[in-house]
Formats: sequence, C-alpha cells, structure tokens
Amino acid sequence: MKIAIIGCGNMGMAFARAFLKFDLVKNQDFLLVEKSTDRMDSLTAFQPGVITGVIGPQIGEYDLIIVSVKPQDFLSVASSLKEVIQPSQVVLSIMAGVTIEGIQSALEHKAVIRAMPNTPAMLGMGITAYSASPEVDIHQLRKIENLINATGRSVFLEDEDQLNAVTALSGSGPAYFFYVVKAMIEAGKQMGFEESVAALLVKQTMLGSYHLINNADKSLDDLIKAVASKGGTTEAALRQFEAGGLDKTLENGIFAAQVRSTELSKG
Ligand SMILES: NC(=O)C1=CN([C@@H]2O[C@H](COP(=O)(O)OP(=O)(O)OC[C@H]3O[C@@H](n4cnc5c(N)ncnc54)[C@H](OP(=O)(O)O)[C@@H]3O)[C@@H](O)[C@H]2O)C=CC1
Ligand SMILES: O=C(O)[C@@H]1CCC=N1
Repeated sequence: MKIAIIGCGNMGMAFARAFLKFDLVKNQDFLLVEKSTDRMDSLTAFQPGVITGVIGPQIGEYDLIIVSVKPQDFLSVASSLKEVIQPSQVVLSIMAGVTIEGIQSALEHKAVIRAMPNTPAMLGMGITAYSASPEVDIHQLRKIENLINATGRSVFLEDEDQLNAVTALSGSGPAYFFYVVKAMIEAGKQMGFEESVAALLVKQTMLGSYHLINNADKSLDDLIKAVASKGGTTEAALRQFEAGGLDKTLENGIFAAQVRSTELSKG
C-alpha cells in the first residue's frame, strides 16, 4: 500500500513508524507532506519516497491519505487537497473533533475514515477507535484496520458521535495519567527523595498496579480495599482525595474534553 501523510508531527509519524515496524509499508511508499521546516531532518532520516511542503498532484498516486494536522489547520489543507484527490483514494483522519461529514464536504470526497488514537501508538501500545463512511468498502476497511492494529488495539464504532467521548477518555487519557504520575513524584520530592528515586517508586507502582487490574480477579473497589487497611495510611490519603472532590474533578475534566471535541466538530 502507498500512503501519503499530511502533517508529520507526533501522531502522523507514530503511525508511519508502526506501519514500517510491521513491514506493512516500505519507506519508499510514503509521501510525507509537512509544513514545519524544523521537522525536516527527522523526516529525511525516515527515508520516505517523497518529502514535500506542499500538497500537489502526486498525492493522487497514493492509496491512502492520512490527515494528521491539527483540526484548526484542516480547512487550509482541504482547499489544496480537494483539487488533487482521486475518487479511488481513502482518507484516514485522526483529527480531534472533525467529523466525517465535515471532511467529505470540505474535500468533496466520500471515502473517509475518522479515527482517534493516542500517543502510546508510538510504542505499538495505543488504542484507536474509528468510524467509517459507507463509501469505504469492506476490503479497504480491513486493510486500514490492519494498519491501525500495528499501532496497538482498535475498536470500530458504528456511532461516529461516540468519537468525541473516546477523544476525551483515551485520546487525551495519557496526559491525565502523566499528570497524576507527575503529582505523585512531586509529593515524593517534597518528602525528601531525589527525583530519580521518587520516579522509580511511582512508575513501578503504576506498572504493578496496572497488571493487578488486569490479572487479579477483583473489582477496582476491592483492589482499593485490599490496600486501605482500617485506620491506616491509605485511608488517610483517600479521605483527603474525597474531601477535595478528586474523582469529580477528574470526571469534570474528561467531560470538558468531550465538550471541546464537540466544539471542534462545529468548526
Ligand atoms: N497528540 C495526541 O496525543 C493526539 C493527537 N491527535 C490528533 O492528531 C492530529 C495531529 O496531532 P499532533 O501530531 O500531536 O500534532 P503536531 O503539531 O505534532 O503535528 C501536526 C503537524 O502538521 C503540520 N502542518 C500544519 N499544517 C500543515 C499543512 N498545511 N501541510 C502539512 N503539514 C502541516 C504542523 O506544522 P506546524 O507545527 O508548523 O503547524 C505539524 O508539524 C491533531 O488533529 C490531533 O487532534 C489525535 C489523537 C492523539
Ligand atoms: O488535545 C488534543 O486536542 C488532542 C486530541 C487527543 C489528544 N490530543
């Protein structure tokens, strides 16, 4: 498969690298379109067939066009892309909020897949949810699903509207996790640890706890109970979290992300 990527930043290149790692695409079969001159050195090192700063007619030679610019840059991309896109091509967008209908109308093109990945895709450990327009046929869909699965796990959603909630939960999710980890390391430093020691304590705790979620035959409440001894230290911490409304604050943050994704859908 020949793939053009428009917007070769964090996510566009995470996808490209995953496809390469699993031998799904050869370097020379990539066309990379990137505006930022700062990114050129790393893109050259990737040894793609073509690197360019502009969208031109050669893009019509590629089977799949991945649009991975920021949502705010899409309309400017669309004005050039609609002049050169071919009816047989499929567009895979990973832009937050931009709807299939919005993409179809801006590009005057029917075959569109909208996906929402997350940054662990860089390690092949991402989760991507996606929806497709009816004009993407089952063979095209399977091929693209194979590509997406090189970046981690995937889930197909019949209801495209759910992608705004996916964006809020797993798309933005890694940042919430890093935020919590950072706060815990900061607390460790304030209690007198070197940053490296605090980071080791926290990161290994997160890793081990993640495996307990997956492997212990217990609910999250039971896992919490198993740590929180009656009258002990964990209870003291949890009481403070409850008093500060930490669970509600996290929920409200996630809902705010969903609202923002819906706003981006409206342009
Ligand atoms: N980061 C994440 O965790 C996730 C991001 N997404 C979505 O992925 C998309 C990309 O995000 P991310 O990779 O983080 O963003 P980046 O800013 O890292 O990458 C986007 C790149 O596109 C370039 N660009 C802008 N306009 C054009 C253009 N007309 N032609 C070619 N290149 C252009 C930008 O250049 P310049 O910097 O000069 O503008 C930038 O280098 C967004 O739509 C985001 O919503 C989805 C899931 C997760
Ligand atoms: O913050 C954003 O808008 C993008 C979408 C999901 C993660 N990053």
